[in-house]
Amino acid sequence: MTSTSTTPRSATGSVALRGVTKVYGQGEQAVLALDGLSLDIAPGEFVCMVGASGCGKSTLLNLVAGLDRASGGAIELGEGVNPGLMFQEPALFPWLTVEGNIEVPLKLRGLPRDQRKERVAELLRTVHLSEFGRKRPHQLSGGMRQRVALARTLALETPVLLMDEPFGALDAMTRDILHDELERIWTERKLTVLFVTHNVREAARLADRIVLLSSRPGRIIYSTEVAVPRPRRIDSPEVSAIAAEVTDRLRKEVGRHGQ
Ligand SMILES: Nc1ncnc2c1ncn2[C@@H]1O[C@H](COP(=O)(O)OP(=O)(O)OP(=O)(O)O)[C@@H](O)[C@H]1O
Repeated sequence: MTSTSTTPRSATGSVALRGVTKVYGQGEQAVLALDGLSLDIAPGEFVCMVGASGCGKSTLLNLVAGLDRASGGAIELGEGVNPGLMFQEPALFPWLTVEGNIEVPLKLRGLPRDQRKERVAELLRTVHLSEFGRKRPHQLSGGMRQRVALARTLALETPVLLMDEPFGALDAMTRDILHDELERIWTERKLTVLFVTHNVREAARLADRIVLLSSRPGRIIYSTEVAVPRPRRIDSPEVSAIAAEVTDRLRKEVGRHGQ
């Protein structure tokens, strides 16, 4: 088995996966989670990844984020790029204010105090939370907490955003609003986004391209460009038609594995 490299050779903002394999455990206990997965994401592209439960979506994001090492293949990011990662749970520090939470990555990056204050104020404006900087996470709604998590990720100044079901725990209305916000921020900042979701409609609402992973071991079995003009509505006939097509493929894949 070859060892993996995260090679800084690609253009800033691009993500290239070359035959990425992940095996958990050893011997009879070994679980092949990803099997030679290849995917090229262009700078500024929004890719949504869908697949049955346990197909390896989170595993893949963890590998791209550098939180775990692949068992084989290569992951190529632009020089010096450390992707930002967002989860379903906002994972905020409960003892810090909203401002304090957003400031953490700026402190870690060694920004002086006055610059940090300016950046925090700008990020609060970006996620429309300027009035809430002094609040603590428990004083906010679920949607607001995810906005804080997004601002904290943006504070990393990274061109690549990895999102693991970030809106999965929110009600439909809040999710809808956050789709608009994320789309605006993605456009303004020219980000590259790899977004994992179980929600096929959400994928069709947001993505330039949807990729479908097979049931374990994860491999890309289907990919479709979403040529619906933006801004989109999640309940529009065009978005619904794409969602229906992807759901159909997903059903066949899940059915094939008797899940
Ligand atoms: N640390 C681990 N040790 C052993 N097996 C693991 C480990 N982490 C994940 N797996 C297995 O690898 C496979 C892929 O898991 P992963 O969490 O990446 O899937 P997923 O597609 O994100 O699932 P879900 O959609 O349910 O969140 C699963 O079969 C899981 O049980």
